[in-house]
Amino acid sequence: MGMETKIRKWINGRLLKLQGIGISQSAIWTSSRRLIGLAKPNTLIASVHPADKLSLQSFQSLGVNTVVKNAPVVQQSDVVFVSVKPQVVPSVLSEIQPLSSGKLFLSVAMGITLSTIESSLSPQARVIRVMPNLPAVMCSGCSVFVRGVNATDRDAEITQKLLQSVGTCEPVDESQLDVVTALSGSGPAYVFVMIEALADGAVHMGLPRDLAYRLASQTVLGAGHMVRDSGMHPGQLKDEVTSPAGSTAAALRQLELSGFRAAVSGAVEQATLRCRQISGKTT
Ligand SMILES: NC(=O)C1=CN([C@@H]2O[C@H](COP(=O)(O)OP(=O)(O)OC[C@H]3O[C@@H](n4cnc5c(N)ncnc54)[C@H](OP(=O)(O)O)[C@@H]3O)[C@@H](O)[C@H]2O)C=CC1
Ligand SMILES: O=C(O)[C@@H]1CCC=N1
Repeated sequence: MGMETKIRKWINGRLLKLQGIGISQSAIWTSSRRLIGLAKPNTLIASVHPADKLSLQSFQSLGVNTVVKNAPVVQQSDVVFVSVKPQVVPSVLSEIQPLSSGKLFLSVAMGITLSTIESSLSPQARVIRVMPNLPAVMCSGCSVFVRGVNATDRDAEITQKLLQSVGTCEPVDESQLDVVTALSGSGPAYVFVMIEALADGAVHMGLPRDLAYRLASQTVLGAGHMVRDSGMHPGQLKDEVTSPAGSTAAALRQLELSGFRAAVSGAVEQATLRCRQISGKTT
């Protein structure tokens, strides 16, 4: 029996009702690739606003049950994804609090702390905070998780298996979660802007746009792959591309003059501060 089959059997035996609340568009795709790979579609249920026709269609095409209220999702579930916006989390938690005893809640909400979630649910609820990212859609995500006070080893194992089926997943301390959110949670957006800017530059210099996007995206993929797997420092890899008096050196000088490094690291700082603001923390 292969590892994947083992994992499916393991999860199917225990997660017969793996379900979510307010699952967003990104989570729909996630469901199609990972959750449905690990549990039967008809054991999943999602709360979806009736006006959200796209989500409804996506869930239905996958064979996932949909309802318009959150209560039935929690009532019928062992594991509940809380994937509404942080500003909506308090009202959703107070709505489902009476139904939350004995359930495992996986919250992906940015900046909403374990203590806030735990104090808003039954003392018998188990909570894990997760920070995934959008490339989970393509099974190339990276996620981290933090266990709440009641979460068991088995809960952590379930969380890790779910998230690892669409990328990487590792435990972190809650004190690191705002920075992780700013780095890998939001990071795909920074990279998308970079890809768009690379392609815009190439189009400006005469390349067709479709070719420019293909080359820009593959360049980012390849460079990421090298940093992850070569064991070399990114600065060393940069030096390998940069021929004396060549074109890369001219480009890098322009990036430094434009404050590229400061802009990117400042983006991570600002995103972290926004997470802290949502958490109500000052540091
Ligand atoms: N987008 C990303 O890449 C990532 C997002 N996250 C986290 O995921 C969460 C969702 O983000 P995102 O998908 O971008 O946001 P969206 O606004 O796209 O999704 C939130 C969903 O919740 C629904 N919703 C709103 N109110 C309620 C309610 N009371 N009960 C049930 N469902 C409700 C919304 O429906 P409607 O639109 O009809 O109001 C919408 O479908 C956030 O907490 C965010 O921090 C974490 C990591 C990455
Ligand atoms: O922008 C946000 O608030 C969320 C958190 C991480 C990615 N998106």
